[in-house]
Amino acid sequence: MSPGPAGNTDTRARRVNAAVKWIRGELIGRGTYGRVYLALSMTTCKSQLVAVKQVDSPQVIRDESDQCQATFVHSVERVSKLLVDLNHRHVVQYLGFEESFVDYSRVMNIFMEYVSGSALGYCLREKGRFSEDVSKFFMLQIIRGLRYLHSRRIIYRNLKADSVLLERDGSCKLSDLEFSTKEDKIHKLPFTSVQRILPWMAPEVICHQKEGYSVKADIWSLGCVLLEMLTGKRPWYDDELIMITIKNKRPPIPPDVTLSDLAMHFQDLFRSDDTIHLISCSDPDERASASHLRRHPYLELPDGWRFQDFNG
Ligand SMILES: Nc1ncnc2c1ncn2[C@@H]1O[C@H](COP(=O)(O)OP(=O)(O)OP(=O)(O)O)[C@@H](O)[C@H]1O
Repeated sequence: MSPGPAGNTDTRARRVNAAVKWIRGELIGRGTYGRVYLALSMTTCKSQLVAVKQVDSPQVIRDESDQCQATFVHSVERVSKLLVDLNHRHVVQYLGFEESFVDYSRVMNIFMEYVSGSALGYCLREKGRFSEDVSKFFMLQIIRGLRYLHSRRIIYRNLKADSVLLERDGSCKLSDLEFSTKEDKIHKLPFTSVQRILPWMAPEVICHQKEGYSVKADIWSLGCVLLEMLTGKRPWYDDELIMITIKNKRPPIPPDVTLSDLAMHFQDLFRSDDTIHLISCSDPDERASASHLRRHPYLELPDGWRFQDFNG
């Protein structure tokens, strides 16, 4: 690995699976598949704070959880080259991948740019729903990150408020990209990950995995994230996960939340006449693209607006 500063444009300098000198620091987060640590990475000329996701890589498959873990590691290996080549200010910079042994167990280390704030999902749980302007501010950045991935024909497949990391100044980065795939190489997601992201998944991903799906699947999840920000609740807030799999329609708005006309228009949540198809249209071909949504008047912020806090 050759970390280099975030935003370094020489992507060829970052090598996958190269030997890395680094010191592990405090645990900063836990996900379904691994633990995330702050770390100091040292190259010959400088040291740099990075985040390292450590994922156990089982050598023997004893049960379903080992199976899922092994599938995840396999999927990371498959996309590692794709991820280190990404370079965008709204996408977490992947710096390298390396295997090591911790207490005789094989571990996959995923080196990333360190993002100093919290996950958007965490902020929602802590502060409650965001104001419309704050939601638009985050939405715009998420769309820019998505537009970059989609321009490279990469489907993110993991967009939810918990996967968006915030810097302290409010700038957002898409993270947890290990399930991404090229549009033409769709692989089935491991079962545990499907369960975890089911409420954000587009109907065509839930129902038609074999027939394939496109970057438009992320647009559906984008609509779900906007809904999360505006309502403070996960999509399908009232439903058991199993119920979601049989619904081929858009998630409901909680009765105690009123959205502005433009927000409803943007989400196309209440339309039944099928004249506008923006985010949550169940036909992916008719769903808007990230570039199209970027120009929607709903996302315009008042002149001089600046991010100060989550309700401002
Ligand atoms: N690059 C990073 N910089 C700073 N903190 C990070 C970084 N990546 C992850 N974290 C922290 O670690 C936590 C766990 O991240 P991880 O990507 O493993 O899982 P997740 O997205 O929260 O959950 P899941 O894997 O279940 O989808 C995040 O919520 C965040 O707090």
